[in-house]
Amino acid sequence: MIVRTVDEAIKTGRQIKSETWNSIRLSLKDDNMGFSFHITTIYAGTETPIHYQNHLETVYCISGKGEVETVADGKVYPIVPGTVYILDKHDKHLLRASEKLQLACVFNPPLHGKEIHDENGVYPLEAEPIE
Ligand SMILES: CC(=O)NCC[C@H](N)C(=O)O
Repeated sequence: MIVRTVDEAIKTGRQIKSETWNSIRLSLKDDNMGFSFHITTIYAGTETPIHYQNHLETVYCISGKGEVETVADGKVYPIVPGTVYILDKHDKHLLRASEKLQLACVFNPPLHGKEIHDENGVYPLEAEPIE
């Protein structure tokens, strides 16, 4: 069994920071689970364009308030605690936080560790692991 805490993960370099979010990567590819599991904070007042062309992601809202828009059809879905959104079609989307959002995120295939979005909001299939 593998046991980790958020505090340990932050101290051991598992918190990856971007302009509009940070992600504490509690479980990664090298745990051999077939998915990765992260606690993500989206900063209040931000909009993040995302398009996971190489990954599927499920996102559960623990706290905060925001919305997600699917770019293809312009539909906007509110995000409040208890909401899950499931990107089963590699949907290009815009994630907005009106209040700081705390999210639990699962990726398939699992992230290696240091992925951040490229200019199109994509994560590559290969990336540096966290040592
Ligand atoms: C919800 C989302 O995809 N936010 C961006 C960060 C991502 N969750 C990650 O953990 O790398």
